[in-house]
Amino acid sequence: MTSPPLLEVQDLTVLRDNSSPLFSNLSFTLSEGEVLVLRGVSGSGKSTLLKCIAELNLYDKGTIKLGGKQSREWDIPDWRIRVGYVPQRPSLLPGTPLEFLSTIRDLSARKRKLGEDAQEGGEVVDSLDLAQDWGVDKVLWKRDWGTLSGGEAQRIALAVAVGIGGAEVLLLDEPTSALDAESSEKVEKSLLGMLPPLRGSSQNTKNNNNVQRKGTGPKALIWITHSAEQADRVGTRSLDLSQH
Ligand SMILES: Nc1ncnc2c1ncn2[C@@H]1O[C@H](COP(=O)(O)OP(=O)(O)OP(=O)(O)O)[C@@H](O)[C@H]1O
Repeated sequence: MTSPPLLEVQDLTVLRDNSSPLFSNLSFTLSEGEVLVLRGVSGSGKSTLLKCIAELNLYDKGTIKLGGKQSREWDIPDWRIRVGYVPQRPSLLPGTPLEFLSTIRDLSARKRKLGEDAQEGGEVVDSLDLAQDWGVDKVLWKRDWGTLSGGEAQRIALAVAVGIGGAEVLLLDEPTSALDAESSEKVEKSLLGMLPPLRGSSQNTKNNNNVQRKGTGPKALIWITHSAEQADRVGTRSLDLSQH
């Protein structure tokens, strides 16, 4: 028997306030090692789709499964640990990144999942070290989110999402939109390097960006970007929501 896809979205439909569809009957699967790039004009529903997959947004029809099990059969905290959403504007969060990290570290759903991963030999990256590798000084973690620059807040939010561990799929909403080209490519390479090798790929340990994959982070990514160049660099596949 073949194993179910890592993530499966079936017939997903979201209606706008006026009942016309934002997107309808959207179906796709995501396998281990994949980076699905989401494209589409502003307002085509890219962020809404990510929030639906994270079960943060209601949808009108459809099902979402992780490892063959429907989202609604999971406890929501368990789902949200496995399917991590990194918002476009983390600076709207209250308090400091350090407080945010400590709240998330205490979640029982996270501890349960990390317990399972430890049995599978999982590895957790330190968020502060990771953000430092991306050029974010550790002192910034003690400042309120609202006082950080867009690029600082973005890198910290990403480092939290990766470092808390447990995410099988990370949903990235324009994760480098506030970064300069050099910082952006550094973050891209680091995120791609944490993925496992692409299943069924002839280049088993590299993706199309020639990044050595270590498999120490999430198993797959869905990545919104408005940049065609970034889509080329990071994507193994793309989906254009303007066409749905
Ligand atoms: N909470 C909400 N209530 C009502 N309408 C919403 C809500 N959130 C989003 N929308 C609307 O849904 C549509 C899709 O928004 P969404 O943010 O998903 O688009 P997007 O493709 O991510 O856009 P962008 O590229 O500009 O970030 C927009 O028309 C938006 O105004």
